Amino acid sequence: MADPARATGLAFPETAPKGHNALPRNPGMALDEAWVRSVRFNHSAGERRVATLPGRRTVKKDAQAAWLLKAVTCIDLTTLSGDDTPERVKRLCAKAKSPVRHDILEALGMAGRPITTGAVCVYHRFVATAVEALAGSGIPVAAVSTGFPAGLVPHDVKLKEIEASVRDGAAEIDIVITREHVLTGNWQALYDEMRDFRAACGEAHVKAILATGDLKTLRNVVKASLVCMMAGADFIKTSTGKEGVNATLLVTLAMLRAIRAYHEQTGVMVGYKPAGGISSAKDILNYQFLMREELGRRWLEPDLFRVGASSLLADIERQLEHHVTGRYSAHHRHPVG
Ligand SMILES: O=C[C@H](O)COP(=O)(O)O
Repeated sequence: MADPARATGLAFPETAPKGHNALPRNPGMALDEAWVRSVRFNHSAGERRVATLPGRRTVKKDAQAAWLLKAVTCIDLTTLSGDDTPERVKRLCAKAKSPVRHDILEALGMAGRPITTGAVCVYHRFVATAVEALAGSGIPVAAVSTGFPAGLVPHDVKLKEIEASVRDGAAEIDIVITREHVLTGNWQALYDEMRDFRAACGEAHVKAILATGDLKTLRNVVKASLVCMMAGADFIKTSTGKEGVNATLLVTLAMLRAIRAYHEQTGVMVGYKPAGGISSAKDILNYQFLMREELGRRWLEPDLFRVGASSLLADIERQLEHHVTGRYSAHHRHPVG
């Protein structure tokens, strides 16, 4: 089987992850309301752009296996359920450390490479459990915070929650914004809130969850993306996974255009995390292609691209198994968590 790296030009890690995102933080900038108010998003052109993507961009065989393996390294392996337990979180962490079976990696010429997921993502209650279970692996723990998923607890409680997760060892904090600020066009309030969240995170990298399914228009999505980046978000993330509509390719296009505009203006690279409902290998390939086309190859690395998903890994492993053995196995043979 061809070397996946050579087949695609994708880079794979030689050494274990470092336990934290080594990319320089986004320092943010002053709120530029004129810029925010001036943004537009052409909905129908955007729809046309993403509609043609699946047909235009397919990769086959070795190249597809390489792209899927790359996707594994970008997964924030997630459990965010009311019935989560320490045992479930420990199982998830074991899967994060060894996301693809050894025989599959061997057949792909990747045995011995430290292939892990990008992070494990849990509620605050399970941060310490995950940190302990992942000790020595270098895999960061991400905590969802600020009254996830609705974000309607008092502001000072949100800041305390972030601080508690950082104290327990979370290296990444996924905050939720107050949707009301976007729906009422109160950009100063959104900026101030995000600034406070970033400060409470200390050294932990902060991902801003916009809950795009709640924001009514794609123009609002672009505006909220810009304001969060101006306030220092290191990543912008689509969804909690709990809104009526979660990640889509169209909303991704809108957010990637905002990341591109912010990069052109400031030189700062902000990461992107689609989340919610991404469960098939075919889906994630489309997100990767859109990332590459809109932002370039550099944005395919786990320090700039994560996908928040609870069941995607099982399908990727199934597709990789099919690639190396020619057979599909049942989903239940690839349990996650
Ligand atoms: O941030 C991650 C999402 O909550 C995961 O959503 P999912 O369970 O639909 O994959």
